[in-house]
Amino acid sequence: MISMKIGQIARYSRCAKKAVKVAVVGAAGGIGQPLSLLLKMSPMISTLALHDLQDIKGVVADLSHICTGTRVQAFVGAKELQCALEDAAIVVVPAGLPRKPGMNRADLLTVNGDVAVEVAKTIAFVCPKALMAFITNPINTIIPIVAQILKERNVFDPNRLFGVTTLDVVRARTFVAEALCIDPRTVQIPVIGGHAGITILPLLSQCLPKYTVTGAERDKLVKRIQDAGNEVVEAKAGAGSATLSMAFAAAKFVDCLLRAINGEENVIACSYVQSKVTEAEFFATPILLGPGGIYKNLGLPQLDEQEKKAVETLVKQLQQDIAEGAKFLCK
Ligand SMILES: NC(=O)C1=CN([C@@H]2O[C@H](COP(=O)(O)OP(=O)(O)OC[C@H]3O[C@@H](n4cnc5c(N)ncnc54)[C@H](O)[C@@H]3O)[C@@H](O)[C@H]2O)C=CC1
Ligand SMILES: O=C([O-])CC(=O)C(=O)O
Repeated sequence: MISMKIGQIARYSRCAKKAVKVAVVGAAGGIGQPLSLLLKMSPMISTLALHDLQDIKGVVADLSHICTGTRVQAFVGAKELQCALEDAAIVVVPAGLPRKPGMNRADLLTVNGDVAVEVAKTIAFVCPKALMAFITNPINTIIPIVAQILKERNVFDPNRLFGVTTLDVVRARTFVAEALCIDPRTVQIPVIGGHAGITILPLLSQCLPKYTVTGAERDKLVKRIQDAGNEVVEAKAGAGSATLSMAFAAAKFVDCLLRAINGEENVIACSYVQSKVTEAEFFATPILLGPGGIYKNLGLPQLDEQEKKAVETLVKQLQQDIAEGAKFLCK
């Protein structure tokens, strides 16, 4: 029985044409641990390099007993970040402080801006060709900061830098499914813009299956999706923000990157990237992924009148959030 299962795992591991190294920076944290568990189950990952400032050896010992083909390695402290990132095809970054009740995501910039700068500098030096998926908040400002650090080192490839906004899509699918009394896995809905408050714009007009909701009911649903992060922060009452749902969302996004690296076609995911779609220099839209990251930005989906107005307003907010990145780097 046991040997049959091992055989099955070995066959499963061989399914991926190309299994690659993935590094997780901030892997000991609330998101990092469950995310690492989910990634350990991917046959498309040959090595999982787990890095944190905190000791992560216990987490790695624990994960290493799971009978999948992915090798897990521990890297502890700033000095070991370089080794962790060597030859990584994908770097996922959930490093940094989470919110407490009463804070907004922008309040995290002072601390998390420094974290992102340090990580970006090391990526620029060690693995600038990796696909980079940043989770660290405030996403709207962190991604422009990382882009600037990479630009200053002449290694910026806009196709390879992603702000992870998948949790907004995950929530939109769940809440719409609740309203329709259907399985959330059958719901498709793009979420565009950014990842804070009104910059999160779920496009209910594009929802599949069709969900015709109007007036106050629609406004309430949009607001619930926009404020879902607060819902978790308040429920956790000082113990942090979304971790398990975020780990699920990040694992889904990394899976999309891995499938694209493996040559799968038609892999599409919403993500916050450098963009020419609106006047905001960074903007989340559906992205067609390929082995080199963004294959094609699919741009703005069709919008109804209410969504067009919401985009106009959110672009202004995003421009301010993006400008905060430049201010941060000037300090
Ligand atoms: N993009 C999104 O949708 C979401 C983003 N987040 C953000 O993700 C981040 C992490 O959240 P949690 O895991 O809950 O926090 P956490 O505090 O539980 O874990 C963060 C981990 O990062 C580590 N860390 C800090 N600085 C580091 C550095 N320079 N190098 C390596 N590791 C470092 C810490 O030691 C800690 O283990 C927060 O900024 C949070 O706001 C959270 C939920 C959703
Ligand atoms: O709300 C937070 O601070 C964490 C987050 O980004 C989310 O849950 O969407």
